[in-house]
Amino acid sequence: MIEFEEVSYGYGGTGPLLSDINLKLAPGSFHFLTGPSGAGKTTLIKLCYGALVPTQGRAVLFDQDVRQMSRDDIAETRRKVGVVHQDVQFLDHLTLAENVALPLTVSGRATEMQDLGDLLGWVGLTGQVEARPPELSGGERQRAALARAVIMSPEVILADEPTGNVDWDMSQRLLKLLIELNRMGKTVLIATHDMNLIRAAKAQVQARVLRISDHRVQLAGADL
Ligand SMILES: Nc1ncnc2c1ncn2[C@@H]1O[C@H](COP(=O)(O)OP(=O)(O)OP(=O)(O)O)[C@@H](O)[C@H]1O
Repeated sequence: MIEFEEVSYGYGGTGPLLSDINLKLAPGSFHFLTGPSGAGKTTLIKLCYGALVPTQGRAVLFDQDVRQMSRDDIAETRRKVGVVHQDVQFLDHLTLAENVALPLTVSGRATEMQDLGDLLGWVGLTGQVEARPPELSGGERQRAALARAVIMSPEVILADEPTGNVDWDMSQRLLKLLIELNRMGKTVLIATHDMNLIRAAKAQVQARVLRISDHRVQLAGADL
């Protein structure tokens, strides 16, 4: 589904940030991505949905080499991948429900109010449907971001520090939602620094841990 063969990436001017990465996110798998700040977790996530193209090697997204994809192919890939960005951005003049429905609106698809209501109920935001983003707490924003990432029914969910600004209880709640998505068959990758979150997840789901270290990705051992 997402496969890297000897992928390297560098932001011009400097040496490669990521080097000779081999990885495979198989359908229905659950991965954590960890590593020090600045190691390249966000960069790797961007390579996973075609926002960046490897400087060397092959990134194969849904059976297509990203380098051979047209603009339409990339757009199609992005519909299959829901991304929860580290820096969650909403449009402040829209309500929470309108923000969550935005991917549907911009792709010209009708918003089924029942489905939107169900989705907001699933993330526990039914009471905030009419709220504007500045009125939301950090945990509410993160849950809204997750709802927006899954509204197009993606096959893969890439979550970049989805529990970065929330307390332990809320991070457990977000983790539970991501595990539920995985149980529905979605492929999930979570970038996080939080080893406690990884430990908590490993008791609930068969997760593998990828660690970026010295520009490379290693499959971390069982001692995490
Ligand atoms: N657009 C860019 N242009 C140039 N350098 C960049 C760009 N984006 C990121 N970088 C650099 O690449 C390195 C890796 O950044 P990245 O955001 O991928 O790391 P990260 O592991 O996600 O970090 P964090 O855990 O702090 O979020 C950093 O040194 C960053 O400054």
